[in-house]
Amino acid sequence: MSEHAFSEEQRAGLYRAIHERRDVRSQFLPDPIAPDVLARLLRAAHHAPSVGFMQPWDFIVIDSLATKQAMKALYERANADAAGRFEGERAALYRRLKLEGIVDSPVNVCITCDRTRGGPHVLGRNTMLEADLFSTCLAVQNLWLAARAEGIGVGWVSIVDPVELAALLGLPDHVVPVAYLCLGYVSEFLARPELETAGWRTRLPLESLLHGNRWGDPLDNAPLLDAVLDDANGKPG
Ligand SMILES: Cc1cc2c(cc1C)N(C[C@H](O)[C@H](O)[C@H](O)COP(=O)(O)O)c1[nH]c(=O)[nH]c(=O)c1N2
Repeated sequence: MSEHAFSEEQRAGLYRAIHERRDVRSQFLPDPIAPDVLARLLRAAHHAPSVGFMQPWDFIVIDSLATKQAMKALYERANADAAGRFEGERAALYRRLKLEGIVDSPVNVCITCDRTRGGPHVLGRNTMLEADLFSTCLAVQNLWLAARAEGIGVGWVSIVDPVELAALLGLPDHVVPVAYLCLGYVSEFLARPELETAGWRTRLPLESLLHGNRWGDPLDNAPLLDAVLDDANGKPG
């Protein structure tokens, strides 16, 4: 064990946040989130890594019922369209899923990406132009994990037309809405993803996602991976 490792208890806390984080839509309580708690979540998000230290994110904090209702209307339109893309049993199951908690949650936060921040040449973004969007997603994940540790649920709503969302929030052209998040205390954190419980999709076995050296290489060509698999055996996910 490295001298730089966290204590066993601290590591357990970190892994607990990772494994017990949930996308929350159905369990929100109306209890408000105190400003100092929300500030901790936003600070966690702001400490995400970013390409060229670009920090391309902004955080739009929404607690106006009128704005939430307008977002919910955008969601409903996009969701009706999405539902029409499935057929038969799958379409019926899709329509039973609850896929947002926009109005039920006390606070919504839209995390955006300013694609011009830091000027036209961002260190590390010459070849992978989406690296600023990836960075913004890491801010989302930091917030999501910190929220779990605080006992706060987060639900990501991507079922919305981004152009309509940008107009609703008054975003300038160079600012992209990456994540529309619903935040609030919850009645419970479910043990498994709601989509899994509903029979939509199950977690893939980690073994099925591991490759040795090149895509499709047999794993016995990769002793390190063999050992990883031995360790993963019998553990969930
Ligand atoms: C980019 C992105 C976008 C969305 C999501 C996630 C991510 C990463 N998820 C949540 C998603 O369904 C959920 O993460 C998975 O089902 C796994 O469940 P847990 O997050 O582990 O509870 C999500 N959920 C939902 O109900 N409505 C939505 O619009 C979206 N959109």
